[in-house]
Amino acid sequence: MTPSSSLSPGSLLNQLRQTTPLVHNITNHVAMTPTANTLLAIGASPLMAHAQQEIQEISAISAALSINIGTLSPSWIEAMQLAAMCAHRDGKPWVLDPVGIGASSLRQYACRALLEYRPSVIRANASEVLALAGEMNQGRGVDSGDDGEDALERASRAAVALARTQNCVVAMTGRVDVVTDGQRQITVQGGHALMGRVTAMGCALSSVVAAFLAASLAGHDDTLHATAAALACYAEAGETAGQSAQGPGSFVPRFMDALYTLDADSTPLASRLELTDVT
Ligand SMILES: Nc1ncnc2c1ncn2[C@@H]1O[C@H](COP(=O)(O)OP(=O)(O)OP(=O)(O)O)[C@@H](O)[C@H]1O
Ligand SMILES: Cc1ncsc1CCO
Ligand SMILES: [Mg+2]
Repeated sequence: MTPSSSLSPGSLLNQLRQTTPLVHNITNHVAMTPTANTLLAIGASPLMAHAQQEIQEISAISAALSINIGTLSPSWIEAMQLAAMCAHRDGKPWVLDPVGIGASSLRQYACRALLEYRPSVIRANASEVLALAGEMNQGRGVDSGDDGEDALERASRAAVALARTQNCVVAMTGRVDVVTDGQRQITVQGGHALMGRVTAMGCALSSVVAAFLAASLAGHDDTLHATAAALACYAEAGETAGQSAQGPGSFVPRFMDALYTLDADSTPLASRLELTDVT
């Protein structure tokens, strides 16, 4: 892909760092601190807030919203709906992370309610995409499962179908990431297997996607490319961290440093991306 365009991952990353978008997160108990740290490392500004009484005020000052259903409670579902309603009403980008949607009917109920407010992006692993697209995937928890070629092909088709039905971008992550708006598809190469051995990497990524969406609104708005840019940065930092990490423990600090030091101008992020039309 052409690295010089204003939609290239490098220029979107520069834009993010120049604008330090405030991202409102309603995320799970596991992911809160890693998500805030990841947003800070890449150059965005995190805010975690889930009390219904403050959602409208927080929404008014935020540039984007990230909602993650990882550790639900009924009062959180109400807060999530209110936040999604505000974002939808105010035309602000928001990302839905349907953690473990196949695992319980409460998660399915919450996602159905939230989809009414039209997320800009659904960021999920293959298992969650299959469940959301209506292809069964019960029995899996929050992890993604089979990542063989056949499974990837089937999940990619489900991602395209989901993007079309929900009229949004779907970012399906795993060994290979696939980003689609139902018409176009961008595959993202890179990352490292250790990313699957650290909890909340995907949760934090969903919020990084929200930050890129906010940054892209400051320039040329294209949800597909902004989402792919977020994933390219993650893939790059993951690969760098994985080169010297000995395991999940040493991977995390290396990953944070790699995000922080990622040079938007000299790193060939765009070469990780392949754009095709969906047939
Ligand atoms: N085997 C792998 N090889 C390369 N990158 C990977 C691999 N597994 C995961 N990743 C990367 O890790 C990041 C998180 O994706 P993943 O699909 O694991 O999210 P997730 O299952 O939602 O995680 P969680 O729910 O634990 O936060 C993505 O950037 C993805 O590309
Ligand atoms: C492990 C786990 N359980 C609920 S949310 C979460 C973080 C990864 O999605
Ligand atoms: Mg997840």
